[in-house]
This record gives sequence, structure tokens and C-alpha cells, in this order.
Amino acid sequence: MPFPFDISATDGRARTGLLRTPRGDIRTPAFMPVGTAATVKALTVGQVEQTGADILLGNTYHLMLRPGPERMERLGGLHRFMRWDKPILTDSGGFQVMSLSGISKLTEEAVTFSSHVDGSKHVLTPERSIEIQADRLGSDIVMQLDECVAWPAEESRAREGMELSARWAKRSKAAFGSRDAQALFGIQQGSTFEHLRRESSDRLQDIGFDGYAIGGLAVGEGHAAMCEVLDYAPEMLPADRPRYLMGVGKPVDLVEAVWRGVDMFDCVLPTRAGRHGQAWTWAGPINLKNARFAEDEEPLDPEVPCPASQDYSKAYLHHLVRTDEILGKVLLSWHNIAFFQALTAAMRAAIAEGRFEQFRRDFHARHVSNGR
Ligand SMILES: CC1(C)O[C@H]2[C@@H](O1)[C@@]1(COC(C)(C)O1)O[C@@H]2CNc1nc2cc3nc(N)[nH]c(=O)c3cc2[nH]1
Repeated sequence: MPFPFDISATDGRARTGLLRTPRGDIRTPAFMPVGTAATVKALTVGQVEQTGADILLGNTYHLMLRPGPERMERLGGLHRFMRWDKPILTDSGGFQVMSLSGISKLTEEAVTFSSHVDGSKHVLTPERSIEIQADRLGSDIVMQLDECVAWPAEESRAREGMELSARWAKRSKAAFGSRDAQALFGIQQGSTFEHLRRESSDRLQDIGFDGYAIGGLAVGEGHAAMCEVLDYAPEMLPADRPRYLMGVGKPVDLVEAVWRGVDMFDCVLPTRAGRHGQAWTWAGPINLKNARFAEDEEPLDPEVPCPASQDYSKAYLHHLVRTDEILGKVLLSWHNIAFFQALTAAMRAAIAEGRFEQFRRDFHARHVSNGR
């Protein structure tokens, strides 16, 4: 029985709802902070919970290398290991292998690769990825193993990757079997070719999944090209199941994707950029390293409910960034995750009240064109 997904309101193509899981409800549109190696970098799970996040993302690739699947199981699984008792979605590993590990080989059977940590050899099959995610890590939402084709792709190459991913979707579903307390999502591929994405969506629906991800994007194609794909890709997927856009993105990416029917997101940007001094605010992105903040005693963003934005001045944050202090990384990561949660909460309210079009216009006027 798939997790109930109750859509409480729609506004144009945008939806807001609740994905109900045994470990807790996920309010959608939802942003999942990335907890790659069993930690959302620089934050405690208590701080992450304070931001309003309902679900975290973990990575099979990193966790299978360290601490390893069998050790993680002996330690009680990922939730217990990191003391996060709410839902966790895990990515299946293929994308990270291709983007992070040095040597890798892709065949019909598996992806084999050398660890970027110590060069040790590893094999990931659809079956092994499901076993790691569902049985060793104990993930609530499991992703199929797929192939994310690099952008730009020739149509023939995009077709190959889409068809392999569809065959691996079938193997992933067979390995997952039927489970009540966990969900399995399929991943749509097809690069920037509409007919390939249509074929991918049809093949995934024939197999049947609890949710559907849009893969193959946020791989360098840029905002405009991504939106062109999102003009058709989300609505090729079942309207009554969650739609998850993988690896996205900047605040404006989230607004434009929600406008086109996407429900779930994840991205390293809030924490990664936060560690480098970049903060997102309702008035646009700023970098605290900039000299203009050296004596700016105003808070970062009074509308974002978190200590970094409320209790400190921009001058202090500027100082912490300039001196590369750990506290600067903590406060800006905390602020950025809190901002992404405030953004998704504002979008949920706007959709529920039927004013998302106005919200989108105001956001562009205030956040995008301003771009301080
Ligand atoms: C390589 C690394 C760490 O992953 C992040 C980050 O850099 C970076 C570099 O530029 C930004 C955009 C900021 O994000 O791109 C990655 C985020 N984009 C993305 N994540 C994805 C994950 C995926 N997982 C699966 N299973 N299948 C996919 O098709 C897939 C596609 C994806 N696209």
C-alpha cells in the first residue's frame, strides 16, 4: 500500500498536500536538506528540525563507502545512527558514482567503481542498491538505481540511458517487493527530449511506483533549459503521486518548478553556499564576504525565524566569513536551510489560498530582479 498522498489544494499546476509516512508527515511542496554522509553539514539534527524540515536526504554512495552498509545495520540503521527519527529519502548511488568517483564502469548488470576515498573497488546493481537503502540503512523513501546521462546528450545516448534506467526500474521494483512501511520511487530520464521523457514516464507507470522523480536535470543545463523540460515533464507523471525533482536547486528554481507541478526537492546549495559565505534572503542572494557588510548592524533577514537571521548582525557574520570561522559556516548553513523551509512554507500557503501566481510575481520582483 503506497504512502497516502493527500493533495489539499491546487492552483494552476501547483499543488500542496501531505505525504503521510510511518515516521511522519511531509508537507509539500517540500525541501529536503541534504545529509549526504549521515549529517546535514555543520548542523545538528535538532537545528535541522527547528528549521521546519520534515524529511532529510541521505546518499547510498557515501554511506556504502563509510561507515558501510553492514556496519550501519549493526548500529541500528541510519535514523538511529544520526538520531533523526523523521523520514529519510536516500538516493540510489548511480548519480554520485558518475559525478564523484574516479573510475567507473557501467554495464547492463551493474555500475562498478573505485571509491573516491581509498580507491577500493565496489559494485552497485539495482538489487544491491535496494538492499542497502531499504534493509541496511532503513530508508523510508528508496530511489531506484538509474543512469543520469551527462548534459548535453545526443538523442541516441539519452535513449540508451533512459532505456537502461527503465530496465533497472523493473529490477529495482522486483528487488523491493511489496513493503508497507517503505516507499519506492521511479526516476524519469530522457535528458531534454520530450518524446524520451514520455516513453520513460509510460514505462515507469507500467511498472508502478509510490512516487516519481524527475532525474537528468540540474546537471549544468541551466535554469531556462530546465524550465523548458519542466513545461511538460511533471505532468507526464501520475497526478496523484508525489513528483520529486532531484538536485534542485536555487530558490527561483523551486518557485518555477512548483509552478509547473513539482512537489519535492533536494539540493546541496543552501549548506554548501552557506559554508562559503552566501546567504539567501527574501530580497535575494548576498555574500557576507562583501566589504559593504563590514559595519552593517542589521540582521540578515528578519523574516527568517532562526538565530543566524535574528540574533546576529550582518557585520558579525561578515567578520566570521572573512576569518573563515566555523561559527560562520554553522550560522549561514542554518539560515539558508531555514530560508528554504520558509520559502516552501510560503508557497504551500499561497497555493492553499489560490494566490500562487501573485506569489510568483512578487518573488521575481523582490528576490530575482533585486539580486543584491
Ligand atoms: C555532484 C554534486 C555534489 O551533486 C549535486 C551538486 O554537485 C550539483 C552541482 O551543481 C548544483 C546544481 C549546485 O548541484 O549537482 C548535483 C545536483 N544536481 C543533481 N543531483 C541529482 C541526483 C540524481 N540522482 C539520481 N538517482 N538520478 C538523477 O538523474 C539525478 C540527477 C541529479 N541532478
